[in-house]
Amino acid sequence: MSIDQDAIRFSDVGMTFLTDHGPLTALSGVDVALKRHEFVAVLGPSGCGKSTLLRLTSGLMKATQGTVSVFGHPVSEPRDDIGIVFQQATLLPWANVLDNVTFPAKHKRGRVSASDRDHARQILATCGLAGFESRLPSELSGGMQQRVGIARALFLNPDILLMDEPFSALDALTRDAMGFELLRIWQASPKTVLFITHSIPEAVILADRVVVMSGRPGRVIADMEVPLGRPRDESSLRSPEMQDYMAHLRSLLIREEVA
Ligand SMILES: Nc1ncnc2c1ncn2[C@@H]1O[C@H](COP(=O)(O)OP(=O)(O)OP(=O)(O)O)[C@@H](O)[C@H]1O
Repeated sequence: MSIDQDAIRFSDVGMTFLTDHGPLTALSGVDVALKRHEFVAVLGPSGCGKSTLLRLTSGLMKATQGTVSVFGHPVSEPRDDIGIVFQQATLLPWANVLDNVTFPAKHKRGRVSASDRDHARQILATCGLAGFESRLPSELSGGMQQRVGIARALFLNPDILLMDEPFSALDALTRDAMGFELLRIWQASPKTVLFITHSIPEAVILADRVVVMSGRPGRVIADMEVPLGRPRDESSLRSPEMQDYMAHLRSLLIREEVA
């Protein structure tokens, strides 16, 4: 795998669903590429096809037009080198934290080894969950459950992390803390991240680039580098340059929401 190779490439991607009310085109002519280890946030009005873009990348569904490639190969099925985090952690309610995190091993190999459990304990510690291995999901806060979901996505050490509004169900303080935690994990173990969000500050503080989509059918209307160095903290967004940058994103989104 060459360091210059795109990790994810959408080439003229379109997606039309056949619904009871006729065809519904969710995406049209999407062209965008993510370099290896790049963190890209996607913003866009509700229903513009952001989650669809993520599902196409995961191999859970196939584009009706164009190609989605991962490391140079068209995606045709789910891959072990892609981890996914959804808005809700979708944990197995009857399984404890450790068993939830090792679930990908069970699913893939039919068994969980002692080294799988050690590996899961290490990831849980990285995610701030050391000591909670034997708890059930119902015994955890929403933020902790979401961390378990992230730990599970990291368990197979994926090259690519797909995140669909992963922190949107959390309170504001937990959400900010989780964002910085994610940056710490990403810096310690670099991955290509495709991060969907409705929050401009969240997109800007986390990502290298922000992609803005139009209203349905979703197209890319802006693809902008975030003019901020790293590391970042809460004060990073206060400069006039960043205020202007975010105001520009806001105006693009408002235009699309009312269109
Ligand atoms: N399996 C499906 N069958 C039919 N229509 C679908 C399907 N999945 C998504 N859609 C439609 O495609 C459009 C895009 O949906 P998608 O969930 O990708 O949007 P989104 O940008 O993620 O929305 P939100 O920001 O509200 O989560 C919507 O109109 C949705 O109703």
